Amino acid sequence: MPSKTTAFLFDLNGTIIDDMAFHAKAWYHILAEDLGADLTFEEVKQEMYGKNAEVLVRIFGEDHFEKNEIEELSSKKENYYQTAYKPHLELINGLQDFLAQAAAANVKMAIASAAITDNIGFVIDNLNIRQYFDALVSADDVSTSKPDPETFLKAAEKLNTAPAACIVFEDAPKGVEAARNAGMRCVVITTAHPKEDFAQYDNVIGYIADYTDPYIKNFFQQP
Ligand SMILES: O=P(O)(O)OC[C@H]1O[C@@H](O)[C@H](O)[C@@H](O)[C@@H]1O
Repeated sequence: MPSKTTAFLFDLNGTIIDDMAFHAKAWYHILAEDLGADLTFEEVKQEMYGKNAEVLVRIFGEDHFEKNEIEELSSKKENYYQTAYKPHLELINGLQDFLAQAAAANVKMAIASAAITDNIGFVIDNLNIRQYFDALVSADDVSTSKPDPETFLKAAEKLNTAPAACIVFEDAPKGVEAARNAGMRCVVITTAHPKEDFAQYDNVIGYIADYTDPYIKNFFQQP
């Protein structure tokens, strides 16, 4: 285990489940097809980080929507996403064993995500992994989402663990940036972005394709 590690903070989308393509399709449906934003599919992929309200404000500007319209658009997007992704819902390879090993080693664990609370429940209850997590932090618990450090700092606080003792698992550059802003090391899972997209971040301690990777399996080997 990397030195002084006592907690793992998991991002959700792209890190617990390989679902970022489904978020991209749901966002493209809302932004370009329903709302007529002049964005390509690739541009939508670049913009879809942070909370749903932050995505909408980034694209349409501060005063474009009323608060209730933002909430409606956000639930419409999650409805598209959950309906399309549900038949494919599965943990990333090796994660079930990794969570069990971490729990047996007394590593505290949290989910720290830009997703709404309902999406976190959709994943961890359908996949029966809620019992592994001592804390959950969603979009609904923070005022500003990733790349702001609030999501990860709140998760560390809930686990009563110092940022330097946390390892974040992330798949998105903006998530790695949030971890860096929180003073945390990061393992990158390359489900949605290649290694090159993280070159600028000095808090990355390793890259994995999934949770069978020897790099993290070795975390639990005795020295
Ligand atoms: O922080 P996480 O778990 O990767 O979640 C990120 C995604 O969460 C989704 O709910 C948002 O709609 C996406 O725009 C965002 O990219």
